Parts: sequence; structure tokens; C-alpha cells
Amino acid sequence: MTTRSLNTTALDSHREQNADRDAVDTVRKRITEAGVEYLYYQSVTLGGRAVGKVVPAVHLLRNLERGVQMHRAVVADFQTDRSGTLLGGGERAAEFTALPDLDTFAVLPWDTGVGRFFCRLYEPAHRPECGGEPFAADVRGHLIRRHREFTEHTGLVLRSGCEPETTWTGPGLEASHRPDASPAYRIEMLERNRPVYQKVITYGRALGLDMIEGDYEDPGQLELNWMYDRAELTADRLITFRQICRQVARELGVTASFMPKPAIGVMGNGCHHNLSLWRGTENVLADPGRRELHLSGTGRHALGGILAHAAGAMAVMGSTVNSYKRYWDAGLFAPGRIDWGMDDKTCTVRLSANGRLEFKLPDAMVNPYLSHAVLLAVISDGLENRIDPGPPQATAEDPGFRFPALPMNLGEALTAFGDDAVVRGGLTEEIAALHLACKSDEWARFCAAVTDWEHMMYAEDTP
Ligand SMILES: NC(=O)CC[C@H](N)C(=O)O
Repeated sequence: MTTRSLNTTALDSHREQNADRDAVDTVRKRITEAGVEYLYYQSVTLGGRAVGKVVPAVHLLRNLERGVQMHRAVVADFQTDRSGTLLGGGERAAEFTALPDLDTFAVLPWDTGVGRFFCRLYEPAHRPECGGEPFAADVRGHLIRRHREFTEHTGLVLRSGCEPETTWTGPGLEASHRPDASPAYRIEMLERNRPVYQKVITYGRALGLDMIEGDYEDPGQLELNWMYDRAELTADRLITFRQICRQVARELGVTASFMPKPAIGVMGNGCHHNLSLWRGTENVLADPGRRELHLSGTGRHALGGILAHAAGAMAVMGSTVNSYKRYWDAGLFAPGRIDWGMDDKTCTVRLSANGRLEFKLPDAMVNPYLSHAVLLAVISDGLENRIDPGPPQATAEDPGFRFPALPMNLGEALTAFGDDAVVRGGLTEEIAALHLACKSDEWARFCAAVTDWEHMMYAEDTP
């Protein structure tokens, strides 16, 4: 056991973990067995994109200790706002240090010469004052820490199962169906997508996603699910899933899109989060022994927290301009107002099984580290303040309905996000500020854009 000096930093502790001989030997063995020659040291941006560096595997040991360095502005995808400011870069073009988590090592099944790690990010050791501290805009590291604090405080663990929907387009994948009918669940459509779902499932299994089921939902749309797990593991797996889909699309010469609403009249690409809260082996959202669909008292408070802050959380759950088209197009199983229901697929939260809250606001472009960090915060608030979710299917017209309306565009959502201290408190100050800056800029750019719809409406109209 190594003795730690009093001023051991978070970076030092992580380095110490990466020096653990057994853990390193396990990774080395797998590298040798699979013939891995290259390693991706990857982290995730605010926009939910995987970024990183490639390291020849011969330098594994050096980089386990040193990590890799990247420019700070990568966390905001190097977005420059309309005034020309590089967002997230800080006062100078400094870097952060990305240190791999050894237990995330995996070999890419489509090229076993390549392995990957997920990293956590730190201020470089040499920086005055904050050297070695967690980098405050690291979304992945933040969720891991936030969840640990939540468990220390409540004794509970949040498990989540994400259900991303993806639109696949390309030769041979075209949907055909009768007018006014839907191709949903049709085996013929699954057959046309056989190369797609088979590759996704095979790669998913190889990368640690316990794939459980899938279906064809609407023209071009597949939903492929894997087993639920601790929130941060599910978040890593959603990033991995999207990487897999991109790879499968490359291999098959087709396109995989996570765009929340690819077209009017077809279902949007949701990414419902199925949530449960565990004390040891017991899910506290349900009362043991009751068979009919119900929620425990704790479950009602957790749900109350989610609904009370649903409006404030929207800018994270539906984080793009396009996200809101999914809520506007009523009748296609995306929620259009803040409510909950027993087994009702139109609600914001559906009680889909005893002890399971299906939260339907998030779409397939969601950043799962942010969504789950916010969920931990709003659930904590619900539990602490014993927030009552009210009766199922209550609407704003019902007396006693107490939740703010669902923001119906990104601009409204950003205002609600700015006004909700609990939601922002679920993130670090830096992440909340950067998210607001990036998304406000996206909204401003959209508001200034002239769209095809406007041309259709006005270009040749004579007032
Ligand atoms: N599986 C479903 O319930 C459909 C969900 C729908 N595609 C959505 O946008 O959320």
C-alpha cells in the first residue's frame, strides 16, 4: 500500500490506480492476445462526441501514467460563437490531461489491431492552484463523481437503460408499406435491415453491450437495446453504440442518423431512459410483493423531482434545434407536455414496469453524461423535498397541476435551464455555463437562418 502525501491530487490517485500491476497486466495480456497495435485514448465532448488521440500500443505504460494532452476547447467541439469567440478555450490556449480508465479497455471488433480506453480529464499537474484537479468541463468524470456523491448521500444507485432509435438510409433499406399504415414491427423490414442489425448486435456484444432486443419502428428506424446498468456505464455504452452505428454505416455504405426528427410525419429518434434506484439488490421504486402496476413512496418522490424539473432539464434532454420538432409532431409517441402515466406511451414519464420509470424526453443525440447527472440532481430534489407527482395523466388544465409547461423550442428551453438552479446544480458551473453558451449560439444561428420552409411559404407569394 502506498502512503499518500497530504496534497495528493485527483490526478495522482488516478495515476496510482493505473500503476496497479494486476490491472495493467490484464490489459497487456489482452493487447498481446488480440494483437492490438494502436490505442484510442478517448473522452467525450459536451456535444456527446468521442474525441481523443491514437497511441501506438508499445507506449501503453508511458501513457497510462502521463495520459494524453488535448486543447481545452475540444470539450466544446471547437465551436466559435457568432462574435468569433472560441468557446471553452479559457483565457489561453491551454491543455488538459486525459488519463485512461483501465477497466474501460476494449478491442474494436471491426479491427482487432485497435483498442480503446475511455478517459477522465484533469488540469495538468503544472498548473498553479488547480494542477491535478479534475477538469471542470469533463462530462464523463463529472457523472462518475456526481453518482458517487449521490450514493454517499442516499445509499442509492441509479441504474438506467437507454433505448436509442436510429434512422438508417441507403440502397436496399427503403421501406414500403400501405398508405396510412405503419411498417412498425414488420419482420420484412427487419429482413431488409438484416445486415445492419446483425452487425450492430455482434459489435455491441463484443464491446460489452449485452444486447437484449430490437425492432423496426417506423420508415428507416431501428431500435436496438442493451441491458440496463449503473448510469455511468450506460452512458459509456451509448457513446460506444453510436460509434458502432457509424462503423456499420461505413461498412455497408449506408447512413446512420441520430437526428431527433429526420422528417415530419415519421417518428422521431428518441432515447428513452428507463430508470430504477437500487439499495443493494432492492429497487426502491417498487414495493416488493405488489403485482399491479404501482410506484413506492420513494418512487413517487423521485418521479415528482423529474417532473418538477422537466422544463429546466429540457435543454439537456432535447439539446438541438431539431429536437423540438419531435415534441411538436403530436401522436407519434414522443411527449408533448409534462405528465406521467401508468402504461401510456404518450407521457413524459411512463411507468413501464413496477419500479421502472421510462423518461421519454431525451432524444438520440443526447449527451448521456449530462442527462444522467441532471437526473441525479432532480431525483435528489424530489426525495429531499418529497415532491408529489400528482395523479397520473393530470394535465395543466387539472386543478392542482403544478409543473411548468414543456418548452417547445430550444430558446425557451435555454431560458428554463437558466432559471432552474437544481438542474444547473446537477452539472458543474463550467459545464452549465458552457452548455448555455454553445446552445445559445446554436439557437441564435438557427433564428438567423432562412429555411426551405420560408422559401416555400414566402418566396413567390404576393401579399
Ligand atoms: N418506441 C416508442 O415508444 C416510440 C418512441 C418515439 N420514436 C420517440 O420519439 O420517442
